[in-house]
Amino acid sequence: MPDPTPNRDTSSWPKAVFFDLDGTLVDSVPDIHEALNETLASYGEPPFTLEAVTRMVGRGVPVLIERAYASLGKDIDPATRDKVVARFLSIYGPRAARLSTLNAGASETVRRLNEAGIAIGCVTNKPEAETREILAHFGLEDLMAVVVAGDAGPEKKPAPGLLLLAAERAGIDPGDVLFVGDSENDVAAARAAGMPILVLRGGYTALAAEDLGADAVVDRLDAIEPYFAALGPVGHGS
Ligand SMILES: O=C(O)COP(=O)(O)O
Ligand SMILES: [Mg+2]
Repeated sequence: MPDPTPNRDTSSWPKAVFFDLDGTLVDSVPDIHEALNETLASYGEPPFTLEAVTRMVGRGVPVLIERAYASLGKDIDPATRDKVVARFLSIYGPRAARLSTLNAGASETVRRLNEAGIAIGCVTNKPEAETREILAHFGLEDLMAVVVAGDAGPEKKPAPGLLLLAAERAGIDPGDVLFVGDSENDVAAARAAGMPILVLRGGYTALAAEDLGADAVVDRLDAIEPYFAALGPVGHGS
C-alpha cells in the first residue's frame, strides 16, 4: 500500500482528462483496414492484413497512405498521396464506425468523470468529421467538452499543438490535464505539452506499453482513476 499523503490536495486534479481516439477509446482499425484495402484495390494494389494496418495507424491519414505504399515498395509523390487520401476518406468517412468497437470501460469512464465535473476531451490525429462520427456513434460526442482532431491546424502528435489547443479551448491549464493514449506519439505530445500521460496497453504501437515512457500503464480505461492522486500537481514529476 502506498503511504497516505494527508497534506496533498489532489481532490481537484485533474480538471480535465483528454483521450486519444484510435487504439484508446475505440478499436477502430477494423474499419480503417477495410477502407484502406478497398482504396488500394481501386488502384489495383493488393490488400494488407489487419495486423499490418494496425502498425500503420497513429500519425494521421496521409502517413497511413504513405506507410501503405512504402510497404508495397512504392514511392508516392505528395500530389498522388493527397488523391489517395481523398479516396480513402470518401470510402472510410461514411462508415468509420461499422466494425469498430469501444474499448473496455471507455463509456463508463467518460460518463463517470463527466458526472464528477471533470472536463472530457478527445485529441486525435484522425480528421474531425470521422472523429465526430465515431464519437457520436458510441454516444460520447455530447459528453466531450472539446474535440481537437488532426485537421485542426497545429502539427499532429507527437507535436504538442493539438493537446495545447484542446487545453486552450477548454480554458484549462495544460498541467491540470491528464492525457490517456496508446502510443509513443501520445507520450511525446503529452510530455511536450506538460501533461501527465497514462498509456492503455494493447493499443496501436509496435512497442511494449512499458517502454513508451508513460507515467503509468493501464490494462483498461476504468483503471485510470487510482492514478489521479499520484499524478496530480504535487505528485507529478516527483
Ligand atoms: O488517425 C490516426 O492515424 C491515429 O489517430 P489517434 O491519434 O486517434 O491514435
Ligand atoms: Mg492512438
